[in-house]
Amino acid sequence: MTQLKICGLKPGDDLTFASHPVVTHTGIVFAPNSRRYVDPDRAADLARALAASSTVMGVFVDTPMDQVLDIARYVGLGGIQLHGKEGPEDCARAKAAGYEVWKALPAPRNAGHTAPFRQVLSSYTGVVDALLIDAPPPVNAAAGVTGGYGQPFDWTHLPALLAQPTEPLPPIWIAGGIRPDNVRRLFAHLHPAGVDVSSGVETEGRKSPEKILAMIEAVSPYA
Ligand SMILES: O=C(O)c1ccccc1N[C@@H]1O[C@H](COP(=O)(O)O)[C@@H](O)[C@H]1O
Repeated sequence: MTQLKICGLKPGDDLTFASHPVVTHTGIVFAPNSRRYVDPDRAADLARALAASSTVMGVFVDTPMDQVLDIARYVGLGGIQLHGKEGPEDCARAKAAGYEVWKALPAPRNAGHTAPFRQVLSSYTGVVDALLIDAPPPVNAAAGVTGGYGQPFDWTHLPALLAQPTEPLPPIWIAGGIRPDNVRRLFAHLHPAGVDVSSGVETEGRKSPEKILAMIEAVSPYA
């Protein structure tokens, strides 16, 4: 059963997709350097419109936790998605405040780093609601850009990474350059708890209702 999150929504986007049952989560970005950043006042209106049918996640990168929780409360977020250097203690604090909590971690570039990466994943067991394995930053990433690169990573290592017979992991979501035309290839390697998409459902920097619909259709047989 794979769920779908559509992230990087902005005021003015067509939100009709959000009532589709496959779309369980939506996201608003609060990383100041992101071209998808939405200020909390405008985000509050957006979150109100989305919250009827999805869990609205706020995406943060190394924002002090007091500020994350203030924004989450003000905007009316349902969840907090942490993409920076936040560790299990930060996640536990967000969880204790009553939010669904996801920790995003960049996939190892090298298959040989699978075992240490799995140990990092395990350190969040019992702390977060989901782990989001995202693409590592591209070598040519623009200065200050901290996520939403639109580039997939090598999915072939995922089965080995997630099949080790040690302690159970939180539900695993996958992000990073997932598009309507490549998501089935991801499913050939892994049926994750969910897929989180942003760049892959955009045209010229704005969410595309056609691409979102194509993504919903691609994920629906696995949902
Ligand atoms: O979307 C952003 O601008 C962003 C900024 C900072 C951290 C995370 C961000 N987005 C998240 O990154 C992944 C992958 O996105 P993409 O599909 O490759 O564009 C996803 O979880 C977004 O929510």
